[in-house]
Amino acid sequence: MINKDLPLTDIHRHLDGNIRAQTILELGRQHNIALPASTLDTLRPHVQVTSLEPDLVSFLSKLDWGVKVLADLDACRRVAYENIEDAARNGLHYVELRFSPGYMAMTHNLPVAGVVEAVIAGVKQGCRDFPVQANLIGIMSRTFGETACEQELNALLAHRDSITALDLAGDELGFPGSLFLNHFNRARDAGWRITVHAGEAAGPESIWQAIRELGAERIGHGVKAIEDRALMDFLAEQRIGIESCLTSNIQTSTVPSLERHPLKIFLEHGVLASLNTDDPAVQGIDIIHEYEVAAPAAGLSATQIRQAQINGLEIAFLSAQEKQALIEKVKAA
Ligand SMILES: O=c1[nH]cnc2c1ncn2[C@@H]1O[C@H](CO)[C@@H](O)[C@H]1O
Ligand SMILES: [Zn+2]
Repeated sequence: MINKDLPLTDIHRHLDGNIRAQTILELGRQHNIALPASTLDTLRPHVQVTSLEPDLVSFLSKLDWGVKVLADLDACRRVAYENIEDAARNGLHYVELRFSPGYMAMTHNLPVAGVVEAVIAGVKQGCRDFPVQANLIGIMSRTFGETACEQELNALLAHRDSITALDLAGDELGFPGSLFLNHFNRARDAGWRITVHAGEAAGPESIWQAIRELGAERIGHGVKAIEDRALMDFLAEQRIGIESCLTSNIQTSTVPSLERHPLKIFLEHGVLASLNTDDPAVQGIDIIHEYEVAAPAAGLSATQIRQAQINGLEIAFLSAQEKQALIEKVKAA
């Protein structure tokens, strides 16, 4: 159950994993891009997970059609704007949208810094038109290697004041965090907050590495922390937030079933774990589903769901004053 007296946040949501199927169709037509299907119903299996994927990398290929239709910067601006519209429709008060500018730029050779600029513009316009607050997290897609990630980082740094944090996503097994020490040194020098996808495909050592070597203050997924008691203690003591994405972890076959998901144990252990979506359009879910269906199926009590909702704001990349302002706004509504 969503607690209506508390701000509702989604702090792990990929903007480029949340492109509407209808928009993929329209952009495909507009730019004469051959799509695998020409109606919404027939396109859906190509752009949405319809059954379990065998692993993370197979799951990630479902995002590809969304970025293949980004033929110009206006398309990037459009999908960013629609992300804000969708967040508001879902009743989110605050959303952290993350995106990989190099991945978005790749198919049509768009200028990477131009993609960053277009996404910022779309989000800003969205926040003027809809009642939702947003921050942007830059992603480096590790799947394409260190040099490509450096290009993404440079493009993001060109707009550093409009970006709140840096993340590393993609193929965790093929491209370990140890390849990206320099990148994260530069991000911390820029004053950015740090969150890293870790302990999703790889084990607890990947989470330790993200915290100790990359400076992660939050961890995306972090499901494998459950295998390391010392790490669980460390996460709780150091107040390192976990961005849980329940349905995503089932669809990537990271966790065999919701009943076996470790989120409940994280919360019992005092870890600041929160409920989030990941790639809602690709997954065919929204934040409401995660609270109303997935969280109860993962065994969370009403009190634990409330705690997860509190944690989402607690670990958000906002100042204490901004968090307080959100709490008061929701109370007054
Ligand atoms: O669940 C996930 N785990 C790891 N990487 C992901 C996940 N969802 C999306 N991306 C990755 O994030 C970038 C786009 O924002 C892409 O690199 C995509 O593969
Ligand atoms: Zn993610």
